[in-house]
Amino acid sequence: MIETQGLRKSFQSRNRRRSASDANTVDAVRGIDLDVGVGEIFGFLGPNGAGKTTTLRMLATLIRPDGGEARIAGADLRSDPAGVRRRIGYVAQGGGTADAVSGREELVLQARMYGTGKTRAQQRAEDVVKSFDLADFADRNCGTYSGGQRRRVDIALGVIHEPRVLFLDEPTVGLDPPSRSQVWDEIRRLRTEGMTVFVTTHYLDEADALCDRVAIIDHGEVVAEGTPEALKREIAGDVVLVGLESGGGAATGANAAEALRDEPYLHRLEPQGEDGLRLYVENGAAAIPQLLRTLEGAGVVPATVQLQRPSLDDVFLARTGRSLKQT
Ligand SMILES: Nc1ncnc2c1ncn2[C@@H]1O[C@H](COP(=O)(O)OP(=O)(O)OP(=O)(O)O)[C@@H](O)[C@H]1O
Repeated sequence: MIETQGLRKSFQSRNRRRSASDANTVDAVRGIDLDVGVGEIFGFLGPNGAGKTTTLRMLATLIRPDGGEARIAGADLRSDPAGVRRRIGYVAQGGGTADAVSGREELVLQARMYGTGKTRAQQRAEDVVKSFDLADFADRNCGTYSGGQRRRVDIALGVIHEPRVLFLDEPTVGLDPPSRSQVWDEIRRLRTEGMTVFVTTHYLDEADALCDRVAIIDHGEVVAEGTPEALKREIAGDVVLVGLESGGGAATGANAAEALRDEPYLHRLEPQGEDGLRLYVENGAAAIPQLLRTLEGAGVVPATVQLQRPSLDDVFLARTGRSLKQT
């Protein structure tokens, strides 16, 4: 449904304090290959500035790629951008509702912008108000909505013309947990209706729970792609988080790391701030008693020890050497 080969985009950013010729090139997207199937929820994950929005804006025909190819729902991005626009919905990070207009008015207006006649546009707005459960507030001005209500109207606007593919840029950013889960329920419902949803997010736990497949992007390149399960399986074994007494500072962390470094069960060790260590081990249950003995021998008493299954953040860390949570 979405296929890209070598998609790329650079920006010239000019330093205002210097001369006009003193421009820097930012390679925002450096050759991205994607293949998203019909009816998938595809998650596009990555830290700030990784190139997610730029990719999305290229696919939504809002900016022209510098190179590469893409086909969306059978339409070619370069030769048939109008065909792409007809087949897709796009919901930008900030949404597009105006304060002084009701959600229903926005929906009718949006349907009319796609060339739908007045009566049909009103009917379509009513259908969407029902399916997205917006009736309680659809006739009030958008300026009075909660963040979650506004987001649901934004997504409803994105699907008013019944697109085959929906692009959502960080749809749950800034929402409280109940509103987030409501937005994700809407996205799941769209999938059951056969829509393909391409969604960018920072929230790894959400992506893990809800996306059929994810691509992790860093510095404009895809560094990992697959189902969340398959990606996590690549990280063999368990993760043990060791919290050290706060106040012990870097010295304690360094002592603990030094003591554990050569333990035979340890695959990898990452410091977590000054007061913690993240250990990748073969078998967590077997490793914990051994590592406690080793730490005791080095005079380090852990404040907490937790056993975890690998997360998508561990996948990111393994591919890039950085934690997505710390970027
Ligand atoms: N119009 C522009 N001019 C110059 N640089 C740009 C422009 N748009 C984006 N960039 C740069 O391109 C890179 C990728 O930006 P992009 O917005 O795609 O990242 P992102 O992954 O969506 O980040 P975020 O999660 O913060 O939204 C960043 O370094 C950004 O500063």
